[in-house]
Amino acid sequence: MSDTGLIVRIAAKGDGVTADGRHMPLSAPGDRIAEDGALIHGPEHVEPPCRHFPECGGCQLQHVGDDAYARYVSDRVAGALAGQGVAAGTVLPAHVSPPETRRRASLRAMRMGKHVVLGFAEEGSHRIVDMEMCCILHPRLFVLVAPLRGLLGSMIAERSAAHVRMSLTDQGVDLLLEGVTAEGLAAREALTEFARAHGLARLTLDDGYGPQACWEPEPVTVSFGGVAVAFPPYAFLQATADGEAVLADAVRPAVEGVAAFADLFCGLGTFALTLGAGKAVYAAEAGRDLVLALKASAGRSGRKLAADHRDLFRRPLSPDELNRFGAIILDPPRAGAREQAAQLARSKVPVIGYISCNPGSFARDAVTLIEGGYRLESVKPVGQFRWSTHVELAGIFRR
Ligand SMILES: C[S@@+](CC[C@H](N)C(=O)[O-])C[C@H]1O[C@@H](n2cnc3c(N)ncnc32)[C@H](O)[C@@H]1O
Repeated sequence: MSDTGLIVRIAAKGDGVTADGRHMPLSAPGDRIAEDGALIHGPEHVEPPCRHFPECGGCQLQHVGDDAYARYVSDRVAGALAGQGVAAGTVLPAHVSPPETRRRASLRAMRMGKHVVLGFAEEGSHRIVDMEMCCILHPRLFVLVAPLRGLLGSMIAERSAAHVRMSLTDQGVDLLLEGVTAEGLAAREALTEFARAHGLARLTLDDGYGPQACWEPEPVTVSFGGVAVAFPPYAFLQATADGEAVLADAVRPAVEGVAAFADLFCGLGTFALTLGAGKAVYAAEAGRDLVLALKASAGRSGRKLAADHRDLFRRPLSPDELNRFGAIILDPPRAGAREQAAQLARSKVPVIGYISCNPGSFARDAVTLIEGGYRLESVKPVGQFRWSTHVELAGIFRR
């Protein structure tokens, strides 16, 4: 057989691709497309660990072995940089989060007659795959799936969709139920009994008229660098604890020996607090509830931290503001930080630690920074969303 049908890599959206550019869904590097179109599995094609794969929308690449998946994570980063003509000094080995470590998830629920279907939504459709097992969710989240079906049976209208959003916090699981109606005393008692029986940290109900707390025996927090921050229901949290630690470690060299740094797009202060002990930190973020939570906890902890409610797309820090800091950390949303990168390119800041959830917008912003005189010293590819096509990274730029 010729090598023309050999799958040589995985494309960004998860299809295997041959050297001559043919795409094959659900194939792995080393597989072959036979002349009749059948797929012959190679040594890196593995048995998917979950019985719901590939119908469930949670994972796209469970049929790919661990080494091939780590290469995919690295290649996504290297490919995005090469596509923009960006050279990185060092591409560090990819980190991939282990199975069953995802500490934050948004599931869909729908009632079909007496049964509540609960799971991730199937890729590209509104069909929900009823989850009986899950290889990515933290067991403390997964253990709630079956009991939630029972609870929600009388609280969701027939065929109307609801969302179950779960986060693992310092106090346990924080549960936000959206599109769920609990009318009357019995329904309210069922909710609090559920929260008590399952040791929830908090249960919040949003029936379409805004979130109402139903259960929160003690204030719910997440901790960064030993500082507990009040956690708004389903606020942003890095997807896994190990992923968060790897991203922080990857940009740590940027703030070493620096007296003052800024953390832009800071969320609840993940990097500001993890990296900021003993330093003066300015943290900026557009989410008002996140900024207020960070401000209050930093004040109580005695950290030297100023938290600013600021839209960094419309009002990025100017070169004069940036030049007050020895380093800048930034972690923008998927769109990247086009406006802030343009200001950084005109600044004199010696070092930038850029964390990104989108290799494409990172590479675009890298071009701006390099044109402004920075060099990309290192990048660390991170697969926090194991078995998915969602790839993250952290890079260090110096001038
Ligand atoms: C990928 S999250 C990172 C949050 C934080 N660094 C962390 O690791 O937990 C991106 C953050 O950017 C914030 N954000 C989105 N658009 C923004 C804007 N225009 N200006 C400032 N912050 C924004 C979001 O609210 C979110 O907290």
